[in-house]
Amino acid sequence: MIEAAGLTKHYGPTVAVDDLSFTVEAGRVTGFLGPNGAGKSTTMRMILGLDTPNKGQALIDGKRYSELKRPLGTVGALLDAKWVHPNRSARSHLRWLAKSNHISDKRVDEVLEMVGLTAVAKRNAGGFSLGMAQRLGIAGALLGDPKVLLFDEPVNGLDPEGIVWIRQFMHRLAADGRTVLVSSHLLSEMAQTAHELIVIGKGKLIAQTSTEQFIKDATEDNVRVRSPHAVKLRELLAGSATVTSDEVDGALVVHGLDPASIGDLAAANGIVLHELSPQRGSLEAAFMQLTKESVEYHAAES
Ligand SMILES: Nc1ncnc2c1ncn2[C@@H]1O[C@H](COP(=O)(O)OP(=O)(O)OP(=O)(O)O)[C@@H](O)[C@H]1O
Repeated sequence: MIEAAGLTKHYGPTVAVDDLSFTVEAGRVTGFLGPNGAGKSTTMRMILGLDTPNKGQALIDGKRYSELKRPLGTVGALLDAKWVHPNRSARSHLRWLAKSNHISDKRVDEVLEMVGLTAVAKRNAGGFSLGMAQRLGIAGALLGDPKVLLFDEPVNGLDPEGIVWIRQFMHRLAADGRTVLVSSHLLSEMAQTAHELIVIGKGKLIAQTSTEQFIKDATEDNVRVRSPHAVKLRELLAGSATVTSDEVDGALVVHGLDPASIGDLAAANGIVLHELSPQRGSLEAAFMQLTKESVEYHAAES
């Protein structure tokens, strides 16, 4: 479990993280979301003891990072996949990390296997693709078999296969009972990966909620209906105070009634339907709306 309480970090006049409090539970993947510059990396660095907060604290299983007896055995992190000596092989990079933490070579081979790098373990990491480098970084994070894992933008620059692999891997780690915190600025990706979301903007907490609830709150469902008797159908729908309909591109867009009820109403009144399709609001649009005030750099309106 990770607990942040009142975390605050200033860099000169910039307030990177502003009185931020949240909890990250074990057994689930928690997405850490926010636009560029929102303070995600700074928060992760403070959790890992790489940056000192001006105020507040971050605890991992009840302790500050500096108080952990076996840091690598408690928390693993992937912050920068390219943080590896280019002329070292994947295996020797991990062995070097393992040695300084009293971890066996056997464990190095285990984590290489877990991330699917056994066949290329002797190749120089400098020649690795971004996807392979991300896998190597994840292997490093897993060396000490930690219960808590932090990944900073792990799917950045990956191809679709790499993204699916990381997503499934995170789910397995959470299913093992680990605490998994993953940062991203892409809501659509996180919506598929995370069970829980922590959303920040300009260093402040905007929301902490389950992904399911976030989607429910952020998107409005409606139903598109096409019918040669649209006028009559619209009159019938207007009979209910909770239902509204608009005409968009020659179709009716109905709010407040599910497709089955619309179909029943039409059938009961002998109305022919040519289309009856549920529509989902765009999650990405909802996220942009939510974080609009917090975006550091806006493109000029054209
Ligand atoms: N070492 C530093 N010195 C000065 N300012 C910094 C430093 N690190 C971060 N910042 C500033 O703090 C703010 C938060 O940055 P941070 O990298 O934590 O955001 P982020 O959410 O991880 O963004 P991104 O998605 O772009 O990586 C930004 O305004 C950034 O410019």
